[in-house]
Amino acid sequence: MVFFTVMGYLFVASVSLLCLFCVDKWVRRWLYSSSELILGPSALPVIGCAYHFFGDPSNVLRAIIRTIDSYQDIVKLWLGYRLLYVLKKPEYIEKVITNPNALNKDFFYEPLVSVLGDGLVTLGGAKWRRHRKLINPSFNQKILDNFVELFNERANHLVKILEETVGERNVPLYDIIGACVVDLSCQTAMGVNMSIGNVEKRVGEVLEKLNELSTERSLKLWNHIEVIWLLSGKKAQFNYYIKRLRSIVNEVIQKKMQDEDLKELRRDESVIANDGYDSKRRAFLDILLTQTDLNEKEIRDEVNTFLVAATRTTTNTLTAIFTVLGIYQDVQRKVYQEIVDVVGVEGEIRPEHLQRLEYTERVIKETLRVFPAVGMFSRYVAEDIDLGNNVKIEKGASAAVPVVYMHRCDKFWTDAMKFNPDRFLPGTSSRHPYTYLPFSQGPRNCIGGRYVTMLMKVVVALAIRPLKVFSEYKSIEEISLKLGILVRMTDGPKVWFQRRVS
Ligand code: HEM
Repeated sequence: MVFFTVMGYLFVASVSLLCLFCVDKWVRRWLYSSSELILGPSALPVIGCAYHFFGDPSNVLRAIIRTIDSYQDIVKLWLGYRLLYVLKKPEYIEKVITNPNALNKDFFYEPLVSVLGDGLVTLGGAKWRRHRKLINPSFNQKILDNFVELFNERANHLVKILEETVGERNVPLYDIIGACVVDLSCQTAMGVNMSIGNVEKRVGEVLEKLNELSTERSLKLWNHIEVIWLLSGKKAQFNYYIKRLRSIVNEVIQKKMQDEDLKELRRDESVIANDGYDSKRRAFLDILLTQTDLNEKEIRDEVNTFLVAATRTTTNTLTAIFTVLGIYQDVQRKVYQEIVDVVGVEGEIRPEHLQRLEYTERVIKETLRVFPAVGMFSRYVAEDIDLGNNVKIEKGASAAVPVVYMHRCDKFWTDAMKFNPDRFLPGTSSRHPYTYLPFSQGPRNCIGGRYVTMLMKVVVALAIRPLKVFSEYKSIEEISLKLGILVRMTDGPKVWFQRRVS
């Protein structure tokens, strides 16, 4: 009896799926017919090409790169009923990500919305434009220069922790740097001192878990089925960590609301009415909380977004920088020499030093090339986009930029897997600017790009002056990467520190 009931349900489910499939084929027939002109891996009904990318996250990344590599400038992927074009030609990438009809994010960002809320990363349309315009001034150079003192203070704190690891192998750098970066982001972008209550550790743990669970959901197709996600217990875990993240965000906002400077700013109507830059507006959170036209949820979602967007990306990149310095001792020697030449053997790093740390900046750029924290991003195409050469992306499709592929492709970079900071010497390359996209490009580029480059320079300079870093890896080719919401090393960083003897 039970057998016949189950078979009955299965039959009804299969027929419903088939009907949905046929209706979709008819309703979006223009998408199906025009996409036939572009090549891509074979797609099965219902699941599309997803079966090419099953496995653990490091295999998935390898499979994606292999697949993309075997096609020409644009690759068609059917993911379930969704159509995604992967762009490999920098000219195509430029046309799409600067196009006003491709400014909104696509289905890949759905799991992210539950983590970030409706903040700058996930918002689209007029709302995104309004928030971006509002937040942009808080990342101007004058404000960033004011942060350098705090960068020094917190980086010195990090150096002390790293000094305590001397003698240990396999230092847990992701955790140590992660805590320092959360602390720094709260103090600078948010203008809140959160070092009490262990916030850094709590945020680190929560973000790690959310990243793991979001990756599980995005990459394993069966987890998209709500009932499977629920029964596996993962949905409950996901909701638990989201709740914890929300409570940390509330703590940050509460703490900020007690800030006397902020209370003064909120009382001062002239400052609120003034659109221009005011020196009292130190942090982006000051601006958000003095805006009368943002409601409580909008503010909470932006704080959430910044806490997530600013921290894991920076942690992964700084960890990668220390790892490459550990592998390439000659590069580390040059970084050390530059710091001593520009800043001296001791003393703080000031804003004017930062511009002169040119080699260190090239090392950061080259690290972001081989280890881009954001391995891929994508957009929803709201109107047809003509890419030239008879190639068109139809409205309703998505377009993805495979950053990690572009950055490691021999077609664009001589000896792509060789770590060579001098590729970024001015005037040495004629490559298309859209082959290098660690912070994306165009109107939806990373708002924190300049901020984080300054921060990373201070951290690297202050750590490399008293300490030498070493790595078990012999080359970057040995380091396997895994794909999640962000890209990170599968088992790295395998580094340790020694005190520098002058
Ligand atoms: C090394 C560190 C970082 C990297 C590699 C990075 C990379 C990126 C990339 C590639 C995007 C575009 C994502 C997309 O289109 O989906 C982005 C967007 C964004 N990033 Fe970053 N980011 C970093 C640090 C930061 C920091 C420190 C902040 C804040 C202080 C930040 C805030 C944002 C925001 C708000 C957006 C969305 C911008 C918009 O759509 O208007 N990021 N980032």
